[in-house]
Amino acid sequence: MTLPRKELFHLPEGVIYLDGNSLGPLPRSVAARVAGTVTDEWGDMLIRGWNDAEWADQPARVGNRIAGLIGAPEGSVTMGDTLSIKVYQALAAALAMRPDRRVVISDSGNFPTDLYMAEGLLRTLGRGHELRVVAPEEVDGAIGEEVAAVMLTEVDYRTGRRHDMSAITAKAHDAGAVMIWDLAHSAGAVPVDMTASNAEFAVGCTYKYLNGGPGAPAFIYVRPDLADSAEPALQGWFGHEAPFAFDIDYRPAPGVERMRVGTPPVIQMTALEEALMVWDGVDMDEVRSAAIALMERFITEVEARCPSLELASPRDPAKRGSQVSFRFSEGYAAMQALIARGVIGDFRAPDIMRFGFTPLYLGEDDVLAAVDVLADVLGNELWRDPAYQKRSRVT
Ligand SMILES: Cc1ncc(COP(=O)(O)O)c(C=O)c1O
Ligand SMILES: Nc1c(O)cccc1C(=O)C[C@H](N)C(=O)O
Repeated sequence: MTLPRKELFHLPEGVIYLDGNSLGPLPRSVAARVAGTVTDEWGDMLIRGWNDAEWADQPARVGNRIAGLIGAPEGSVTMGDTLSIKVYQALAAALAMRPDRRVVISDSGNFPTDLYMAEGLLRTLGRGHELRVVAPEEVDGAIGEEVAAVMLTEVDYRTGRRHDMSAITAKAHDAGAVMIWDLAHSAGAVPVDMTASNAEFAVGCTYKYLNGGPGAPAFIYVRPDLADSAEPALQGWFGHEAPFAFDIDYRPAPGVERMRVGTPPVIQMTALEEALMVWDGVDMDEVRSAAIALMERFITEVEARCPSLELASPRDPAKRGSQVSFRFSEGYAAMQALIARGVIGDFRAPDIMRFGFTPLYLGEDDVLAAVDVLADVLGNELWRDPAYQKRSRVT
């Protein structure tokens, strides 16, 4: 039994943290490791840190750790930039693989930035591409012979609904399309097997279930048989075969490293590298079954004690990621009332109260204590306090 690992995390006294699906908490060892990088490496090594502290190899090294968590082989994942950029790169490379096709399929459950990036890319290409955004349940029927790429987020950020990765990838491939998965809400949350899925590309962020901290670098996976031919649209020097040859001609690096763009964020990457230590020896299947047990308990208790909430997530845990969402018309104020009492979840417009379940640091006691507070907030209509109506800039 490897779970839970609560002692590895800094969790403020009196807080029950149910928002690790948006920003993971701080693993305790990160602060000292980052401080060491700042003073011993940046401070003392100065420019020599690129070689002596191996900063230049960090994206590949950290990529290998992520690969282990998403069922991908060594050397198939690299790190850097934000997820929005990685979405752009994956889609651009996918479209270059299908030059005669013009349609991209995505769904309305996708996170908006993925759709925005796709729209911008298609406009820039100026070759008449069309982004077709269908309802999540209509994706299967929308994949036809005209489709160049299918680009989906496996787990819906609002409802937690989970696509069938293997089935949709197989459908895309039957139609001759390239498959791109956004694993933002999957990596570290559910078992993922990139190799078995056979998808060409995957991307994801590391500040949610992987606890890399706000602004942590994103990852990109390219299927190994394609990594030497995928065409990077953002031809940055760190994706060059020989960045320090300073050639004026661009030659992509071999393998997935060509998907790097510019200078890696060393301090943030170090925070992530250290944060990934909490996964040492952890079995994702064990994490998954513990998360399901917590979610099932939460749903049962909430439905029994909070009749004004309506389950927005799939009831079948197999069709859900690691979060549970409930609809409530006053969900924003109710969430503020919860947060004021130390139970931190979040709210997504128009009426979704989201709760993330991460068994590395959450147990059944936390779930039951959180439901006590939720029942109090709803049963006694504590959310009516005007202080809870004021909207923050970031929710
Ligand atoms: C599916 C998905 N894609 C992209 C993003 C954000 O991308 P970025 O890291 O570029 O802000 C998020 C969450 O922030 C997300 O949930
Ligand atoms: N990336 C975020 C940010 O910079 C600020 C606030 C929230 C986020 C998030 O990650 C939101 C998240 N993707 C979501 O599922 O809503």
